[in-house]
Amino acid sequence: MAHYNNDICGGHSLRVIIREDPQEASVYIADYIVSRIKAFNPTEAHPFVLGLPTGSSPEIIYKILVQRHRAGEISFKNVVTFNMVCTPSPPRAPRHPKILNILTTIQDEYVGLPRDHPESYHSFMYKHFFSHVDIPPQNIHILNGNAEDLTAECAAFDASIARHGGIELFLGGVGPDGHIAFNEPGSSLASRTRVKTLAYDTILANSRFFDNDVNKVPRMAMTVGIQTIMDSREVVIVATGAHKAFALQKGLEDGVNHMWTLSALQLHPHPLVVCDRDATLELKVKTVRYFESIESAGTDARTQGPALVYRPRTYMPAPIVTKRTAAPPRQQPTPDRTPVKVPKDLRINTELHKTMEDDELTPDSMSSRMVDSAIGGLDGALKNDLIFDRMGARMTAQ
Ligand SMILES: N[C@@H]1[C@@H](O)[C@H](O)[C@@H](COP(=O)(O)O)O[C@@H]1O
Repeated sequence: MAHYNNDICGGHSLRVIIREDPQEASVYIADYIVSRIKAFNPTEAHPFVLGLPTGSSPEIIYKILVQRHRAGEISFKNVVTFNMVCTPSPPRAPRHPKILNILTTIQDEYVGLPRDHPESYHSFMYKHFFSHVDIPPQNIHILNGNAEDLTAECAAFDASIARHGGIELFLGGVGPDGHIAFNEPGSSLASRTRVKTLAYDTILANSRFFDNDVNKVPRMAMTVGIQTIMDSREVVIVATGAHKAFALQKGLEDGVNHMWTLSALQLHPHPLVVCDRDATLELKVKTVRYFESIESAGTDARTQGPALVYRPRTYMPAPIVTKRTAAPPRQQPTPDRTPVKVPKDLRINTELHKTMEDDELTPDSMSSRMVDSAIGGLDGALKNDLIFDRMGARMTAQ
């Protein structure tokens, strides 16, 4: 069995991995990321640069990554992160009273969030991930929505990515309207980090985090651009739930189109979409079969290499049926019934599929490790207020 380590081999094309539920899809992605970091063998001088998302889909992924870290399987010491999005603070009041009048109205709509707001992206990332792993605070990059000059802040963010040698792996989610990061329908496919006005669909989707009140949802966000994502050496997208099915269909089966910015990944050399069964509901059966057959054929490094290097599989994907025969009586799979011709390395580790223990993740004191606190005062909020899973508990199916 060939092992694929540092290089992404297996052709330049989009790969889709389908798992039964969000838990399984998240385990796949978390192990994939662990595998990629290990294979890269990062050092302080040559860190692994990881792009990270917010949203509810990545929450399980972060939880599994934290578990892997606690089990001593992965360190984030030499990982540098860049977050995709941030919500800017309200615009500053202009001096001229007439303009002030006009903009006061606009300000009411463009509600920004302070950094220590429980739903800010700073809070989200520290609560779900950064506070639980050994990443040095200076390796974390989140756009500063309080910056005096937001345009300059966006440009500095892109410059910082470039200084770090570009992003190795960009993990992202997808909105029900097919957006990636906050690149809403109609975004330029050549865009870089900038301030964007959110689409109504996104405001509606995110209102679940704001007492289901659309008026409380910020109207603007800072976001990496499509081109920023395209410049990453690899992009991994998580899409779970039936409410993502239409976005996936448009993004994977239709042409490249700025109205469904996920579709831009069709032009990327190494995109990987990991979804659950529900998210495939709008795809053609032929499309689903095609991607499943690529995985079971074991010919693609991204779907068959690194994740398996990290953890050998312990059971087999269902063999492809080549001719119709009467269905055999259903039997429980056991190790002795595993077909002998399949290499051992291709088996899935059932350990990965067991339900995660719902252990509480208590953040440590991040500030004690911080040289120049970028989250000033957030640690206190994390300890007293931000109990893990509170956001999840407030989520309703869309
Ligand atoms: N900016 C974020 C995206 O990065 C995220 O992918 C999307 C989907 O979020 P969820 O995973 O909660 O459905 O939501 C927001 O719009």
